[in-house]
Amino acid sequence: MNKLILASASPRRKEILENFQVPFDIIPANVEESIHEGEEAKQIAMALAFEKALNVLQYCEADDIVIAADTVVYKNEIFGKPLNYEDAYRMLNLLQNDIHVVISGIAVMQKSTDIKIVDFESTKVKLKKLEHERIQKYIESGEVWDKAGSYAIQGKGSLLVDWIKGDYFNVVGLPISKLDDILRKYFKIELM
Ligand SMILES: Cc1cn([C@H]2C[C@H](O)[C@@H](COP(=O)(O)OP(=O)(O)OP(=O)(O)O)O2)c(=O)[nH]c1=O
Repeated sequence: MNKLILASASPRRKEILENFQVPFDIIPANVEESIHEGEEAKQIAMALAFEKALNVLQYCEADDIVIAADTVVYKNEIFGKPLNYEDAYRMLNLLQNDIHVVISGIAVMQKSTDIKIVDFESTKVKLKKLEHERIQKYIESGEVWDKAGSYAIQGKGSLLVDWIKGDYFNVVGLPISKLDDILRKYFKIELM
């Protein structure tokens, strides 16, 4: 089987892929994650996932299959990772008591076949109403910093969530079911 390479420094993406019986290596991508004004969330997530995979492809063997993802949160505007305490507070205050979408772009590519697939998955999340003190307490828990939208559904952020509609793993950062579709269709690889 061709070797899978996860182009990611995210421990969550690694953990999700580790649930399956396929061996893979990790090579973190080195790209500038800039968001351009006016672009749609799904376009940004797909463009960044594509750039990450392309960046890592140069370090791979011709038959290796490179997988990259990028996750953004969207509600009227695009929320990436918080820059500081105020930014995290602003995001959580805007997201609380309402529905937003979490969009992950996913890119899968291989040099030898020149296959380059890019797609996205979207999951709706409703956050509970959060009082000022609760937002403060959550930020102080320390888990918000490297998370798009300033929360982690897999951590203490689970307590902030009212409901979700769609793929949970997409919120955590890797749309695993969509990835399986791509691997089966284009590379004849089964995660099952
Ligand atoms: C909304 C949400 C996001 N996140 C994370 C997933 C992503 O790791 C992160 C968004 O940042 P990304 O830029 O998508 O990824 P990353 O920089 O962590 O890793 P890499 O580019 O090396 O692959 O937010 C959670 O872990 N839980 C959540 O509930």
